[in-house]
Formats: sequence, C-alpha cells, structure tokens
Amino acid sequence: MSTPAAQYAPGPASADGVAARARGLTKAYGSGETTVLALDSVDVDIARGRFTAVMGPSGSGKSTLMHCLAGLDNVSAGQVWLGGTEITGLKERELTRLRRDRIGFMFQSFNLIPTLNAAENITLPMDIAGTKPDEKWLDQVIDTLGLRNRLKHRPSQLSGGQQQRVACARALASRPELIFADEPTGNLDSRAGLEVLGFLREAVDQLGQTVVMVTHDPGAAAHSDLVLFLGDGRIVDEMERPTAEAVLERMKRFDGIRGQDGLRDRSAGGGPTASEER
Ligand SMILES: Nc1ncnc2c1ncn2[C@@H]1O[C@H](COP(=O)(O)OP(=O)(O)OP(=O)(O)O)[C@@H](O)[C@H]1O
Repeated sequence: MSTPAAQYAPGPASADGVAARARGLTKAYGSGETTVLALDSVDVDIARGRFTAVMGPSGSGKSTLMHCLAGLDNVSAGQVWLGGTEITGLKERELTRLRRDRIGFMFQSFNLIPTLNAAENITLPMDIAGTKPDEKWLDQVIDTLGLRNRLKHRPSQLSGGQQQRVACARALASRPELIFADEPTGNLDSRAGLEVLGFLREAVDQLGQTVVMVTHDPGAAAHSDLVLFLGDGRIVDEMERPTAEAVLERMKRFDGIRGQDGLRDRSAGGGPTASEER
C-alpha cells in the first residue's frame, strides 16, 4: 500500500529541533481478515540532539515504528519526514541513498565483517558509498569510544562489548543526522551493555548526535532523555528523564492491563494477535 499523498497537509519537519517526524503513521501487515495494524495513526517528533528510547510490550510496534521512521519499510498511510525531507513517497533508490547518507544503524547482531579489521569495518559504509570520512570527526569518534588501540584487530579478536563499540563507531562515522539502535545491548553481558549505553549517551552529549533506541530493558531506557511507550500500535505515554524504576513501574501497567483484560485483539478478523502467537 502506498501513502495517500494529499491526506495530510504538506510541509517539512522543522529544520531546527526535529530530526524525524511522523504524522498519522499507519502500518498494516496483511490484508482482509488477517490484517494486523502494527501502527495506528502515530504522531511523533524525534527531537534533534536527544536520546529517545522506545519501549512497549512485545508486538506493540516498536520495530515497525523504527523501520518506518528510517525508511526501511513503506507505510500504509500517513507521512514521515527525516529532517526537512518527506521520505514517504520516495523511490527505493532515493531512500537507499538517504539512508546511506543520513542515518546510522546499530542492531543487536553487530553485523561486522569478520575478514576486515575494526578500522575497515568502521569506514565500510563510506567506502561502499565512495565517500571520504571527515578524519577529525572520525578521530573524535574513535577516541570517544576508546577504540584507538583496537583498530587493527579483527572482530574475532575483540570482546562482545568492543565489537558493539565498533558497530557504534560505524554508525557514527559518517556523522549521520539520526542513529537508530535496535536492542543494541541485547546480546551483551550487563557490563558491556552499560558501556555501549554510556557511549550512546556520550554520542548525544559530547558529539551532538540524535539517537533513537528500541529496548525491552528499563535499565537501558534510563540512559535516554525521553521514553516513548507504545501499546497496540499507538504512543500511549511518554516519560522525561526516566529512571529504571519508573520505567519498570510503567511497563508493569501494561502487564496489569493484559492480566485483567487479556490481550487486546488488533487483527481485523478477530483472530489471535501476533503477540499472542509469540
Ligand atoms: N512482516 C510482518 N508481517 C506480518 N506481521 C508483522 C510483520 N512485522 C511485524 N508484524 C506484526 O506487527 C506487530 C508489531 O510488530 P513489531 O515487530 O513492530 O513489534 P515490537 O514491539 O518491535 O515487538 P518485539 O518487542 O517482540 O520485538 C506485531 O503484531 C507483529 O506480529
């Protein structure tokens, strides 16, 4: 399905404080009776230079939101802007270029190339794009992440935390407008996880980056400036300056609702929701 172009008033996200914006963002998977509404008319502004966490129960739409904001997935309705550019309606080739030039990604699996050393992995996206890194910026990223004396090491010669730091440096290397991190600490022990969260925090505080992180972990969310809570494909709450305890308490309320009422069924045909199937 494509975005109905005239449904929302046109206009770019403000060039100042908003790194990404969605209006009426709707994403449905499947069709007819088996339609699952993963995102239900979401309006969101991702503030520039801040660390935003996205939380919510399994199946609430966190990854879908991230993928739609990053232009990795097409939307069923609504509009998405990255900075001043409306990305809904862009052709795949334009989207690929935009993602390459303006977005950094960090995933749970680090996706490092085993035959390349750390330095080569960090600059790989730019090498593929045929662009030259800004050496001063790259030096700053490498030093901030404490990778200076690990640059010649291959991934197999690095610890999990160091590998994730390389993935973090790779996401930062091209100085993207926006970094999307999907469960970046999911595969790490708690010490390495804390390290990575600390570096994401520093990327925001010291390097002025914008980070959006999907997580299940209240402790991880506590490193952010703002937590957006998704429930059944909608943003149902948000929390500024979160603490792990406050986030945990908020998440328990989702469990409470589920405990009392059972899972709300979002599939049009009344079948089990995907979260029930998980
Ligand atoms: N490719 C797909 N085809 C069909 N349904 C999908 C697809 N991707 C996601 N969904 C459904 O959309 C809903 C939202 O999924 P999404 O992965 O965004 O949730 P999530 O909050 O990230 O979940 P989790 O915390 O378990 O990773 C779920 O009901 C899911 O089953």
